[in-house]
Amino acid sequence: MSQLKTASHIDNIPSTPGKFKTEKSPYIHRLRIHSTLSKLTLWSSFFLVFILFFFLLSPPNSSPPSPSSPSSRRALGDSWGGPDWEKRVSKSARRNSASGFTVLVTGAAGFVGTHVSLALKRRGDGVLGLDNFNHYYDPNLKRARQKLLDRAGVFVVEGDINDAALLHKLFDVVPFTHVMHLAAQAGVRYAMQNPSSYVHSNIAGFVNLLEVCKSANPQPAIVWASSSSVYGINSKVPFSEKDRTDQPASLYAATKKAGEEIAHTYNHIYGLSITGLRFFTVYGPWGRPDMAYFFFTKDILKGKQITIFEAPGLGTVARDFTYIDDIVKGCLGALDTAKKSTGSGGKKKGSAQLRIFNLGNTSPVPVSELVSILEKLLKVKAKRKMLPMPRNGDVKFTHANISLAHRELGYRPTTDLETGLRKFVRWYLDFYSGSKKKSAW
Ligand SMILES: O=C(O)[C@H]1O[C@H](OP(=O)(O)OP(=O)(O)OC[C@H]2O[C@@H](n3ccc(=O)[nH]c3=O)[C@H](O)[C@@H]2O)[C@H](O)[C@@H](O)[C@H]1O
Repeated sequence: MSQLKTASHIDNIPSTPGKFKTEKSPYIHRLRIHSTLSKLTLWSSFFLVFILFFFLLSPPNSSPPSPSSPSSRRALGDSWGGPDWEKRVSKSARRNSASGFTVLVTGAAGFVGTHVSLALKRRGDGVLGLDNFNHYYDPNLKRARQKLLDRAGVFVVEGDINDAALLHKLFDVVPFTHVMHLAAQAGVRYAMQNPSSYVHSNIAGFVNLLEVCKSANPQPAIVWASSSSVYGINSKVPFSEKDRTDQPASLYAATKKAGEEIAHTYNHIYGLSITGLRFFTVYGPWGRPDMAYFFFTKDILKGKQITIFEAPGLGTVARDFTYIDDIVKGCLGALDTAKKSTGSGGKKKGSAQLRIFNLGNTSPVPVSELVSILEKLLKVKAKRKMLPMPRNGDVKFTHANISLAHRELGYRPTTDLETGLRKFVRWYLDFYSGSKKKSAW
């Protein structure tokens, strides 16, 4: 009812055009035509000015920038691309002799990455670094390592292993013979705070890298960093590559174990030659500030209390601490003995090499003894607090059987913990002695 009423009310409004028909003279008709034309012109002009106004205000290309051009990538915040950048990439990757390698080192501004890159460059291989310079620990230390690499002629490209466009570009510019993949989210205990960073770097990033390597022509041979943590709560000592690795104690360990399985897949399907190295608690100059030997040094010097973990029943917690120079020798041994990948154009042409090695020191040392060595070297008594080992990813001990690495890679560690820590302490005191450096720390 009310709807009908409303409709009749509207019908009575007299000004609605076309409702009332009047007699029209030709003059009036011409006048009307004229006035309609004027209105039309006026509105068209308004419309054109309106369009012109918006055209002038809008940017030349309002579609999302394509990540393939250097300028648009720079607009997106990326710092790579362009002729100068490509020249730096090529120069850094140039090898000294025809028999030398051309190696892409991921995580080059990291602890192991820096040492391996320097060693490769020193012997005449072409080396290009890649690092995302994340803030997991003091980025100033990573920048200092980058300066060191720069002085040695190693250019570190700033970018992430998850950036497929960047990786493809690097392989377009340089036909890498080898990839030394050391970029990872490290740290056993931090996995409880930031689990997704482990999935992002150690799984998604690794897969992304392998995808690019698989389609590269020629395919590179890959050597990458797994971890002693894959042995998890394994109680059989020393840890052999044949032992079970299906009981990880941390998400970090689980992602490294996943990496080993992923490596198998890419070897099996695409013929990529892949070697995994299980590092055992690597320490030394330019080390990682998140590791116990490093922050114990810092805290002992500051007079701060340090916490030493004990296993259940007052048991000793021990690590097979391995000095960085020994690890570097193992990495170079793995690169030197790596066979070529067998695929091309993303297709496997024959079976390819797949290896896994322990790189440890074969002499576990209790953490309390590590602290005693540091006290002696620093000439400062530590304020020790013993605490039961929290259930946050730690394992009670690690101990490497290295006979396989010895046989296949010629790996033979030669640095005992005291000798290695002496070198670390010397570097530490020197690096953090300047007042500027101290404030950055
Ligand atoms: O081999 C690896 O694959 C891993 O090695 C390293 O892990 P971890 O062996 O756990 O080294 P790290 O943290 O230095 O603790 C050393 C010892 O100090 C004990 N520890 C630690 C902290 C503390 O406050 N107190 C303490 O007693 C602690 O219980 C432990 O016994 C790398 O960080 C990791 O990224 C991975 O590479």
